[in-house]
Amino acid sequence: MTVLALRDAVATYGEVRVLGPLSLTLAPGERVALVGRSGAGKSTLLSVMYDRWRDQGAALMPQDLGLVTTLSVFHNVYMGRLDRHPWWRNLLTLVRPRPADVAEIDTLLGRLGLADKRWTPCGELSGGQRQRVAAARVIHQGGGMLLADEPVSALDGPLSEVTLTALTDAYPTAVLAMHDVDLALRYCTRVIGIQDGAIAIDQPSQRLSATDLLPLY
Ligand SMILES: Nc1ncnc2c1ncn2[C@@H]1O[C@H](COP(=O)(O)OP(=O)(O)OP(=O)(O)O)[C@@H](O)[C@H]1O
Repeated sequence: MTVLALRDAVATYGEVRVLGPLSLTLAPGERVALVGRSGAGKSTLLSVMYDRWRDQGAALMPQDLGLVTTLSVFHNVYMGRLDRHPWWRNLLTLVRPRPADVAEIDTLLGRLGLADKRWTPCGELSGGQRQRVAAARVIHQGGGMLLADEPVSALDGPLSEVTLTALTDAYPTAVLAMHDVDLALRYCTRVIGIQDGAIAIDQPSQRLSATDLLPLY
């Protein structure tokens, strides 16, 4: 991955501009936390990044997760790689998953504490379990960089740490919208604070404390 750049990016809904003009660059290996109050523009910025960078290998874990509730955990995770396989293989997997795919996905599910949920329809899972399925799917997908919108908002304590560690191991380059400022400072190398659709803070995490981010809220 080379350095990625946004220049004077803007986003509007109807006549209303909610983001920008905003410029930033992202270097390989950077893990960026997007922080700011609700409605500041974090999700909008992530979707602008995804539009610009999906052809360069960006993978998205959206806030609404985008799971198919009638399909099993296994099949939702498998979907991360749908476009890598021929249609007939994907169709066959619906009825008879390949043992190699099951074994690979089982390893991921075990890491995320979902080993016993492999064949459970996602519609029967808790919010935190669904969030971990979406994390497993985007890890299975793979790519040059991760864009994740509140990837651990439904998880607490150890599970949020396990999930963030799995995501950042799989994607050394990432932009994560986070509402937990302490986690953001611990897991990310850089913090971008968004206020009213503009960048209000852009600093290495090691130069910031949680108190420095309070004015954003
Ligand atoms: N579909 C939409 N139509 C109109 N306005 C929208 C739409 N989606 C978002 N907005 C507006 O854009 C602004 C930025 O929203 P955005 O979802 O990017 O904020 P956010 O920082 O991600 O918030 P949160 O932390 O609550 O997810 C808000 O003022 C919001 O009301």
